[in-house]
Amino acid sequence: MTTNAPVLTIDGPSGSGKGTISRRVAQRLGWHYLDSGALYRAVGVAAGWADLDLDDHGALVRCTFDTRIGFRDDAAGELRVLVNDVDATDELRTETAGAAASAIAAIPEIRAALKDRQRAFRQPPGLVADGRDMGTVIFPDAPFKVFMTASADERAQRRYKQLNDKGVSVTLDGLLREILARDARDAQRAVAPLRPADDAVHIDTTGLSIEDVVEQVLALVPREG
Ligand SMILES: Nc1ncnc2c1ncn2[C@@H]1O[C@H](COP(=O)(O)OP(=O)(O)OP(=O)(O)O)[C@@H](O)[C@H]1O
Ligand SMILES: Nc1ccn([C@H]2C[C@H](O)[C@@H](COP(=O)(O)O)O2)c(=O)n1
Repeated sequence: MTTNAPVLTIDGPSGSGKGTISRRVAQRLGWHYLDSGALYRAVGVAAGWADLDLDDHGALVRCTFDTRIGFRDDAAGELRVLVNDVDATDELRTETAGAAASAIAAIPEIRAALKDRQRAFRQPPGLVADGRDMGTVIFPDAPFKVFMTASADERAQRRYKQLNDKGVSVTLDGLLREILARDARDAQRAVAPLRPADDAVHIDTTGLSIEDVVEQVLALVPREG
């Protein structure tokens, strides 16, 4: 059952920082958090485990209905994602899983199948939801909406640092190409393309620290006391 609990939506392209900012803002507000991209990534990973062809839309739609997706915080406060009860968090965060998710996310029946699962996260005292269509399609009545961007170069550099820190070997050029390809696919698809809601506040995070962005977003949500 969904409620009228307040929702803060944060949409934007890959690497703009929406996941990092959303998690911190949700913690500060004491609200729930929805990482909607993780749902698409989870379906992509489950499809990979089942050896499904990304062109076989019927099989992918069945896989979406059959895949159990769960979220939990670990002892360090990091969000872990369970796919069919297996912790698939690390596999989910790879560029391969991101690209598969982006391809799968263009299939209208899959977007429809995930709608109610996303809306079920709207629970008191509130929800911070990040993705591509949170403010336009999933929670169009959300009282607080942000469209978060950063230059493609900065997004590639952030991803480069993130992957390097994890010991993953990548090139900056390769990451920039992947980011631009994913931007184009997410923004050009026919259903629920990446675009700002008309009533979204735009925040360009290029050159801003994470703390600065968190404060800018928190300033949009009036709080008691
Ligand atoms: N304002 C910022 N300044 C510097 N680094 C940032 C900033 N915001 C996020 N980052 C870093 O950039 C990387 C990517 O951020 P994050 O994963 O939150 O982006 P995202 O928009 O959710 O990407 P995706 O859609 O691919 O999941 C992380 O390493 C994060 O720590
Ligand atoms: N609301 C959403 C969330 C995600 N997607 C698609 C498009 C992305 O490229 C891919 C992975 O998302 P990420 O984890 O990078 O936020 O999933 C979407 O279409 N709609």
